[in-house]
Amino acid sequence: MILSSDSKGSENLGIDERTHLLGSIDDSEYHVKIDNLYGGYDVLDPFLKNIRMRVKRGHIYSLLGPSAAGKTTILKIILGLLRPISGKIEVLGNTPTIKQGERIGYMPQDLSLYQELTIGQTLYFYGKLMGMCSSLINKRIKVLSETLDLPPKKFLISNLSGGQKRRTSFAVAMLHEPELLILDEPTVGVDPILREKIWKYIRDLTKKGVTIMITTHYIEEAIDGDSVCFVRNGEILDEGPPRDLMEKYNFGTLEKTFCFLCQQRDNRFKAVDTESNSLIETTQFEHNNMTNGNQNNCVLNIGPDENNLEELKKKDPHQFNWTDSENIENPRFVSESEDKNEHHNYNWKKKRKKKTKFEKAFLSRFFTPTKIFANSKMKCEILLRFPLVLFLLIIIPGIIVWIASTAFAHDPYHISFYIFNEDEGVKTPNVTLNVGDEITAALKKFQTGPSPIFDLRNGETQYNSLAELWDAVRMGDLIGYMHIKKEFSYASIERFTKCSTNKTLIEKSIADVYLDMSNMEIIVSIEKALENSFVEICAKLEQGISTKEFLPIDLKAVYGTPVPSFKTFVLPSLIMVISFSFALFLTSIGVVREKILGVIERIFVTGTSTLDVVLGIISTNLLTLFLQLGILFPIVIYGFGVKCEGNFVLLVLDAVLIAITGMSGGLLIGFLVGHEFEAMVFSFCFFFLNLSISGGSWPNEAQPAWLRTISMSLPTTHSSLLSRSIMTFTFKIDLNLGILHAIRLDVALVQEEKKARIIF
Ligand SMILES: Nc1ncnc2c1ncn2[C@@H]1O[C@H](COP(=O)(O)OP(=O)(O)OP(=O)(O)O)[C@@H](O)[C@H]1O
Repeated sequence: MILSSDSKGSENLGIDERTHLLGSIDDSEYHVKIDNLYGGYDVLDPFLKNIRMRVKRGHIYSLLGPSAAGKTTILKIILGLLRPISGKIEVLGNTPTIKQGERIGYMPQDLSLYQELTIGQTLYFYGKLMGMCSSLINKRIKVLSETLDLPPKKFLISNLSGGQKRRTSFAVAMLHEPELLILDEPTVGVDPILREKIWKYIRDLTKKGVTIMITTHYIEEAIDGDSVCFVRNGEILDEGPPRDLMEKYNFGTLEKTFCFLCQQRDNRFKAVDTESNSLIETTQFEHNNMTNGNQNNCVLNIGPDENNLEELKKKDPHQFNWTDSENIENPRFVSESEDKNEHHNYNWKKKRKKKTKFEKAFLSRFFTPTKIFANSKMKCEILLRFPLVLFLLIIIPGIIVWIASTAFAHDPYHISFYIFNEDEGVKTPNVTLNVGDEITAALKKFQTGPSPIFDLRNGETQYNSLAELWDAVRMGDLIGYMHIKKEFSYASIERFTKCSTNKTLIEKSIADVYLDMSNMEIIVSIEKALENSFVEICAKLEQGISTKEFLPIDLKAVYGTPVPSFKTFVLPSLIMVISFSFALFLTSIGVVREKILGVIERIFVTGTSTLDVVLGIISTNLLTLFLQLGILFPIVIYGFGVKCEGNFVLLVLDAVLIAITGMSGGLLIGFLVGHEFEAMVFSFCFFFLNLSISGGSWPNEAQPAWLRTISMSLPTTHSSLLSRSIMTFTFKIDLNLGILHAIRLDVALVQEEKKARIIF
């Protein structure tokens, strides 16, 4: 049964009887008062024109009108979701803002429910947003489940029937026993039995002093309301008790009354078109009732023509300055309703939870911890609904980094290379030497990775001429080959021991290397290997040739290791790009989804601030991030030996900050786009942009100036540089002493050595 026990029979009560039950309701006591209101989505062309409305406390006020009449727009202004362009409005004694959300219940036209939550989780979430304590929420869930005949609370919203979903949405609006209940077409698409149940329930609520504003397409159901307001094309045609209106225009049904008012309105427009475009504020019209022959003189209050809005503003500027901050803070209507609520048998002031010290404090004006926690908990519950997705979400960054670490772990090896050695060597009583063979042997075993860099094909395939080798490189069988000439040993010894400058001799001491230069990274590795092998041979030969003479450069590491690895360059950056991109992707998709479901507006109506929602998103995403980092860092540091030489806490902080930046980007994308697909495309674009130009895969120094400017404006570029510095710097910074410590060291070094500087 829908009706609660004390509500039986209340649906049969008339307005006066209900008013009596409520106690002393003064006629001047209105929960909603609107005068001369202009509003809509276009500031220059307001859709709502000259709206005047009086909604009495404890009454049912029905807004009637065809589709796109402006009913929802009026409700949004009352809820504080939309600012009026001009005019006066007072809701529950105050200028409407979403901060009044705890006193207002709102059931949007769309269901606006998270499909992945259960009924219980949904009601608990909204209860927390409305400042209720857990025990009270549970009590109310029990009462509402019985009253509204809801399925068990563990049922998922997505598994409910259309009617059950609508009743759940209704329960959310009713959960905190609001003073003003705003229902936007609660009966649309609902079967007649459920429609009757909803009306019975709301009639019962008015007995407790709850004011109901309801919009509907079904004109005849509004006959049960206390007041009805006909809306069309953003204007109010007339308002009043339904039976009074029918009597006033002498029609037997509300439908006929509404049609008549619409006809009169259209006729007035025609008259304006043909006669003049002058301002018409009040139109007197005569209605000759054809059915009974009565003649009634009716006054239809019609607002100013929208074209004359500017003219009106000039005439009466005070009427249009509602957007001034002064007026927003001090509404023109003096609130009486607060005190008068005391007379009700439904005392909302006592029901309101007392504010904690924190809530009274300055910061609480911006955010409320319980609301942040509720938002975060709700998001975690949704994530837990998809365990596989959650699992993948946590381990995928780890897998990407693991694959990347494996791929970048070593320099290239097993490069197909051939040594065409024609060196005849030198044979003297003192020395027997073939430098060509020495080079071949050195290159064969030279390695910086798990295997020798060169896969020397000399043993497998025999190439008999330089022409054959040239063709082999062109056909892709070899990456390259080296030609060591006949007198290489002799020429080399002559050149280096006797410092000969003979041109022919120098030419003979040079080994020509032919390479497929299309693969730049491999070429760099080959060059490095050849260079190192030659240095090694020279040191070994003990022919009086020192390493320095052969290669007069000696590289020493200030930061990093003497043999640099690509993984130390790419992995820190990859971690930051992943942290940024995942946060961006998850946040943007989440926000767009909430927008599409319509839950964002519903959340705001509960008085939840934007900061509460944003901090809820950030805290949930940070939780996911920490789980991701918990897998990712051990893989990089322990699995692949990329040591963090600097302060690890700073490294984590860097990842957290870049993730928060990603979330901010995600919020921006989420608010700008209207579809999940768009959010996905934007997120992917950002991911690839960051991956390619943030200096992670190739140094920023290689970019042209214009691209470097773009790159330097990307947050991931700075984060990548910082993470690489932290991981390779031997300089350790104590987080507690922080920058002070760094400055002190810097000053000390500059003073003592006059040249060393540590720039952090
Ligand atoms: N977000 C929006 N941005 C711009 N215009 C809008 C927006 N929402 C509604 N409108 C326009 O405002 C006008 C009034 O719409 P509103 O939703 O108030 O009508 P309604 O009477 O509630 O209709 P329905 O009964 O079909 O829900 C329509 O012309 C609509 O196109």
